[in-house]
Amino acid sequence: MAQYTPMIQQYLQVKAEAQDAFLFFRLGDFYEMFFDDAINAARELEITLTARNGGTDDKIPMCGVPYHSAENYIQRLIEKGYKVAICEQMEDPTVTKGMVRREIVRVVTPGTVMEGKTLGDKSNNYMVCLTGNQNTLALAACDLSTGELYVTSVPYSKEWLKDEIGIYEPSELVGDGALLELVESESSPIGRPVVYTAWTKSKEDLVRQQFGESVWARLEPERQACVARLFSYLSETQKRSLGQLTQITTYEPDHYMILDPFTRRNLELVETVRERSKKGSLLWLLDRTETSMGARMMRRWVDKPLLQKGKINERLEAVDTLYNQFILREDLRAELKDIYDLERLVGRIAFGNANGRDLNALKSSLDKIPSLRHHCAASSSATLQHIAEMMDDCADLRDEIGQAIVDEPPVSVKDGGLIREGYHARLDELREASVNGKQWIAELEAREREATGIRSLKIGYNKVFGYYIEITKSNLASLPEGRYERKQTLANAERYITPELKEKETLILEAQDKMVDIEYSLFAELRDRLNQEIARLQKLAEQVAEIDVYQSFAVISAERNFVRPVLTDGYNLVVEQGRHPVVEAVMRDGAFIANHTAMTEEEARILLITGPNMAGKSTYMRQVALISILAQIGCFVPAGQAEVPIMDRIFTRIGAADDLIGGQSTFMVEMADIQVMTEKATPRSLIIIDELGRGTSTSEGMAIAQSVIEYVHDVIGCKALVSTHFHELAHLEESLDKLANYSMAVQESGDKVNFLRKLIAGAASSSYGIYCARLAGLPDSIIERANGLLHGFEQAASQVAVGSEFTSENKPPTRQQSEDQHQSEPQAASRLESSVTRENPLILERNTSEFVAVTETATGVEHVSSQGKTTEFVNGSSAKPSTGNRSSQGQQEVVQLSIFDDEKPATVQPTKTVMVEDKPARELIRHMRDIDVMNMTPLQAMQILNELKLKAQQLS
Ligand SMILES: Nc1ncnc2c1ncn2[C@@H]1O[C@H](COP(=O)(O)OP(=O)(O)OP(=O)(O)O)[C@@H](O)[C@H]1O
Repeated sequence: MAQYTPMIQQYLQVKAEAQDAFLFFRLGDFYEMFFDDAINAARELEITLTARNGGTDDKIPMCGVPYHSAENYIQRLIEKGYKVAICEQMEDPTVTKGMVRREIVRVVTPGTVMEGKTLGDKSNNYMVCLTGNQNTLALAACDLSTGELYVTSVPYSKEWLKDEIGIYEPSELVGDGALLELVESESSPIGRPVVYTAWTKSKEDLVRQQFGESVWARLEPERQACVARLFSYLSETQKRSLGQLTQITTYEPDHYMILDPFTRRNLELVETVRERSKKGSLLWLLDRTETSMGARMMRRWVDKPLLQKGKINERLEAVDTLYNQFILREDLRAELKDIYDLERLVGRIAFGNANGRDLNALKSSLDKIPSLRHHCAASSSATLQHIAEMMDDCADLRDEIGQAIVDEPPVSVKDGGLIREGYHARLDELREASVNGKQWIAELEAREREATGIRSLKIGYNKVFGYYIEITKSNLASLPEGRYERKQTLANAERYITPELKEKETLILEAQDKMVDIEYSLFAELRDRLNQEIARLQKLAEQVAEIDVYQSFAVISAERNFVRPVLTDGYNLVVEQGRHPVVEAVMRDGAFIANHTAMTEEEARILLITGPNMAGKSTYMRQVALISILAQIGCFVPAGQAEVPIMDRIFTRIGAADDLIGGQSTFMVEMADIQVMTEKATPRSLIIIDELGRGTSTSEGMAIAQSVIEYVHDVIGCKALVSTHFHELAHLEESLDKLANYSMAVQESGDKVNFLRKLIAGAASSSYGIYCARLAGLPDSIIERANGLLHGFEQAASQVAVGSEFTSENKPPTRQQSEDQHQSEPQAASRLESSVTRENPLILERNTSEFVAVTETATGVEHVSSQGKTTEFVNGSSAKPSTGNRSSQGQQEVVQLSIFDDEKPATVQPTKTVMVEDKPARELIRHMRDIDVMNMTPLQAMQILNELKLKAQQLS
C-alpha cells in the first residue's frame, strides 16, 4: 500500500470496511469510485470511466458522479440489487492540514432505502433477517421507511420459510448463511433482485435499549436472537439511531391462514401470474384506499387472512356499516383523501431528512383527524367507535408545527425562510434588523438619485462584493468627484461603495447568517421534539390505515354487489351465486355466469369437475378459494349468499407454465406440492387441484390422480375441488361417498361448442380438446388428422375393453371395486339417491349432437338451447312427469323429457331436454316416447338416457 498516494491509501482503508458495496468516496464536489468499483459502476451507470495516477506505475481506473445528483445514481444501483457505501469528508478541507478525515456515514442497501422511487408509494420495502437451527427458525421483517418491525418463530420447516418469505417479498435478506442459501436456491429468478448478506454479529444491547427491558424479556430467546442480529446489521449500515422502530410486533404464524407462494401466485392475490403486475390481481380490485398506509395495510391483510372468527366479524361489522351508509363512507373518504403517508413522514423525521414541507404535510394530515374521529365515533359501528375512542389526534404536535413553520417553506432546511414570524423573539429581532437595513438601502438609493440627479443609479448586491452603487458609464460625468469609493469596473458601468453602505451591509448579512442558523436550529429542535412522539404518530397512522381499509372494502363491496359472508364454526361451505371477483370485474356487466357451490359434510366435500378446456373450471375453482380468502380478511364476498367455514390453509396445484422457467419439471413440482399437501392439510383446509396428473403418461397420471383423490377423501378429509381431463375418473363418485361429479356445461350445435360456464352436476363425457385446438387456429390438416386418430383410439379402446379384467368401459377399478366388487352398484345408487335433491338437481346427460344443458332450480327447470336461450319451466314437485312434451319454436321442435320421482324416498329430478332440428333426431323423440318414466329409479333413468345418447349417435 505504501506505494500509493496518501489519498488512495485512505480510499483503500475505507473500502476494506465496505467490500460488498460500491464505495462513493467524497472528493470535493464529487463522489469518486476507484479500481473495480469504478469499472463496474461505469458499466452499470453508463458513465465515463477514466483513470488517475495513484502513485504506482499503472493508472487507477476511476469514475465519479457529482454529489448533488448522487441520489439518482445511488438509486439506480440499489434497484439493480447493489449496496452503496457513502463516504464523506468529516472535516472542513479549508481549515484542515493534510488529508481530510473520511468515513462511511451510511451504507444504502435495497432493504434500507429511505427515499426515492425504489420505495413504491403503496407498498412496503422489507428486509428480513433469518436465524435458526435444525429445531427452530426465527424471522424478523423490518421496513425502515415505515417503522414496521415484525418477528416470529416456528419449529424448523423449510416450507414455512418459503411461505413467509413469499409474503414479505423482501428486497434484502440477512442472517444465517445456510438459511439464506436455502432461500436463494428456492427463489424464483424472476422479479426484482434480492440482496443476501450472511451476518453473524448481534447487538443485543441495542435492542434492549431501544425497546426497553420488559419488551426484551417477553420475547422468546430465538426471537431475541433474530432481532439482535437484525439490529446489528442495521446499526452497522445505517450508523444512526433507528428512532422509527418503536415497537416489535410479534405474531404466531398459525393465527393466520397459510397460503404458500404458489397458491398466492395462482390465485393472483397481489399480482398477476403472467405480467406480475398489481393490475388484474385481487388486491388491485379491492384497493380503493385513499392513503398509502391504508394501501399497505390492505396488502398485509390480503397476505394474512385471519383465523379467529371474532376478529373477522369485527372487521365485517365495520364494513357492513360503511356498506350500508353511503354518506358516512363518502365523508370518511373525503377526510382520508387529504391525509399524507404518515408512516413515511414519521420515518423521515426519525431518519433526520424530513424538511419543512414534510412537517406541513404532517400538520395538514393531522388537521383531518378530528373530523375523521368524529365520523367514526358517531357511526353505528362498534368497531369504528372503538377506533375513535382509542384515537389520539396528536393535536399538540399539529399545533406546534402550525406555530413554527410557514405555509410554504422551501425544500432546503438550511437556507432559512421556514420559521413563522412570532415564533421566536430573537429571530424576529434579527428579521426586523434585516428588513430595516434593506429599507435603509432603498432609501439611500432614492436619496442618492436625488442628490446626483442620476435617475438610473441603483444599489445592487452580489456575493463577492456585497452591496454596491452602480452608475452607467454614460452618467459618470454627472457624478461629483470623490462622492463614492470605486470598487469594480464593468464594461458599461462603474460600481462604488461608501463606508455607511458597508456598515449597513455588515449588519444585514450578520442578521441573515444568524437568522439562517436560528431557523435551522429551531427546525431541528421541532423535528427532534416530533421524533420523541413517533410512537404516537405511528399508532395514529395505523388507525387511519384501518379505517381506510374498511371504507375501501365497503366501496368495492357495494359497487360490485358483494354480500356479507356468514362464518360458521362447522365445515360446510355453501355459496349461492358465487362469482370470481376479478374475472367478473373485467368483463362487461352481466357477462359473468354465477355458480353455486355446496361442499358439505353431509353430502360431498370433494367436487370432481370435468369439462373441456376453456369451459371455466379454473375460474370456478379459484372463485371458491377467493371467496374464502375475502371472507377471512373481513371483506364482503361476490355471491348472492355465502356461508363459509374458517379455512386454515388453501393449497392450490394449478398446472402452470412458469415452473419451467424455474428449471423444474412441471410434474415433479406437482408431485412435490402434493407431497407437502398430504403432510400439512387438515380437515379445515381447502385443496384445489387443476388437471391433476397431467404431466405424465395418461395411465400413470390417471392412477396417481385417483389415488391422490382417495387419499384426500379418506385420510385428510378436507374440502377439495379437483378438475381433471380424465373423464374416466368420474366413476370415483360411486366409491367415494363424499365426492360428487360436476362438469362445466357446454352446448354443442353442429360442429360448434358453446361454453355455458355453468357448473352442473354429473361428469362431462368429452373434453373437446380437438375443438379447442381448432379454436386456437391449428391448421385444418392437423385437426382432421387428430379427429381421425381419436376415432381410432376410441375404437381400439372399446375393443380392448371386451373381455378385459376391468369394467366394460375399461376404466381402472375403484378402490372399493378392488376390495369388493359386489358392493359398488348398490352404494352408487344410494349415493345418487341421497345426493340429488330439488335444490341440488342432477343432470343426467348432456351429450348428443343436439344436446341442451339443463339445470333445475327450486322454481323450475332452466334449460339452454342450442340458440343460447334460457327458458324457465315452472315445475312444482307435484307436476306430472312429462315425456316427449313437444312444442314448436319456429322451425325447431323442442322436446323436453323430464323424469320425476316424487314418490321415492329421495326426491330425484333428473331432467333431459333435447333440441330437435333434423329428421334423424325426430326418430329419437319417437324412441323417447316409449320410455316409461313413472317406474324408474334414478340409476335406471341414467341408464336409459345413456341408451338414448347411443341411439342419438346412431341416428345422426
Ligand atoms: N363463470 C364465468 N362466466 C363467464 N365467463 C367465464 C366464466 N368462467 C370462465 N369464464 C371465461 O372463460 C375463460 C376460460 O376459463 P378457465 O380458464 O377457467 O377455463 P378452464 O376450464 O379452466 O380451461 P383450461 O382447462 O383450458 O384451463 C376465462 O378466461 C373467462 O374469461
